[in-house]
Amino acid sequence: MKPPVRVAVTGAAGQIGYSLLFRIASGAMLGEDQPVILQLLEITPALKALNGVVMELKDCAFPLLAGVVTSDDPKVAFKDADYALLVGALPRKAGMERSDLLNANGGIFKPQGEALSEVASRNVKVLVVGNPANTNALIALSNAPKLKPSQFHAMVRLDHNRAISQLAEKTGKPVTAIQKMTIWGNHSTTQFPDLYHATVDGKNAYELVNDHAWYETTFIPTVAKRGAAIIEARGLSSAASAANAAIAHMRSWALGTAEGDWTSMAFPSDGSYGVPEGLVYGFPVTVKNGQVEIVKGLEINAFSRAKMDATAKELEEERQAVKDLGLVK
Ligand SMILES: NC(=O)C1=CN([C@@H]2O[C@H](COP(=O)(O)OP(=O)(O)OC[C@H]3O[C@@H](n4cnc5c(N)ncnc54)[C@H](O)[C@@H]3O)[C@@H](O)[C@H]2O)C=CC1
Ligand SMILES: O=C([O-])CC(=O)C(=O)O
Repeated sequence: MKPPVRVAVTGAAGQIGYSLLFRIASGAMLGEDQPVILQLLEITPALKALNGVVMELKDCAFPLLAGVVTSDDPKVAFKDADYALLVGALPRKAGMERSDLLNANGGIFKPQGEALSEVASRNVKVLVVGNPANTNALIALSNAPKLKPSQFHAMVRLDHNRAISQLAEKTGKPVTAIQKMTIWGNHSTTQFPDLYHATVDGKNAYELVNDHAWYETTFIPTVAKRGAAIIEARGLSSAASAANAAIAHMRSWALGTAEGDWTSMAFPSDGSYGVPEGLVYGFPVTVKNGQVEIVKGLEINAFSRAKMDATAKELEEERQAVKDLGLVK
């Protein structure tokens, strides 16, 4: 057996937490040979509910669960953490955009960035799920001077999986036939799900579908507005699919992407593809031995360029808004 690793999860008594913790403890995230110690953060009034979740975790008798810590103090929950999933934040309600949550949620990520910087493992991998995820990740990394900005990711994997599922339905193929999907930019309605480089059974997806109107007016908005459609239908924002995407993101980061395929992750831009440096932006990536590399050399046509610039512009506006709030210098 490998020695256990420490996995911190914030908002652990929330909706996503309830779908997430049991799968982490079962080995779905880091592999079935990797014991984990869960370090769970909640606000003080939610500690009682969190205790109930911990009772249920224990009742599963997971062989890989090597310990559970609960706290309302980020310095306790993040101590020596190898992985941190920052989920704890308000979800939006019907009629809101995710960026409307910046005022309420932005303030959570400054002290959490500071605490990670002080007490987490120097190699910690941080995934921000709480919305607006990209800009919350920017806040966290901007307040973590002792960690590298590249250690902070935001989640666009749910959008990535939604795009795969929609394309599979359209083409009548199984999801396993689809590779090289990309979500560029923000986890918001300006995101750009890119079919120009995706493949279905090895064939170019855009050419196979051969219907630009469907791509532009059905596929892109369906993927980009799926979160709102779920809130409308369920009365609550997506939780099980969000937890599943967080598991998949971390698994790819820890264990690598499949040969010949890539995935989508958002992290601080290095200027690739003309994306302004420092914006936490979704890119196509491969991962090998924990090293995340942006897929290089993809041809970007005028349609894609306009979409990629629009989502970057929105992220620049969000960056300015959190500068104005004093959360980022
Ligand atoms: N990036 C993505 O693709 C997705 C992101 N989300 C976002 O994830 C977040 C969580 O969603 P749900 O679990 O449905 O919400 P929820 O309201 O069910 O749970 C959030 C939990 O966070 C806790 N919390 C609040 N402030 C905290 C703090 N400072 N430290 C620790 N815990 C804190 C709350 O007490 C609550 O238990 C929301 O912001 C939601 O919009 C949801 C779906 C997908
Ligand atoms: O839409 C929301 O507010 C929750 C979320 O991020 C998603 O489901 O993609």
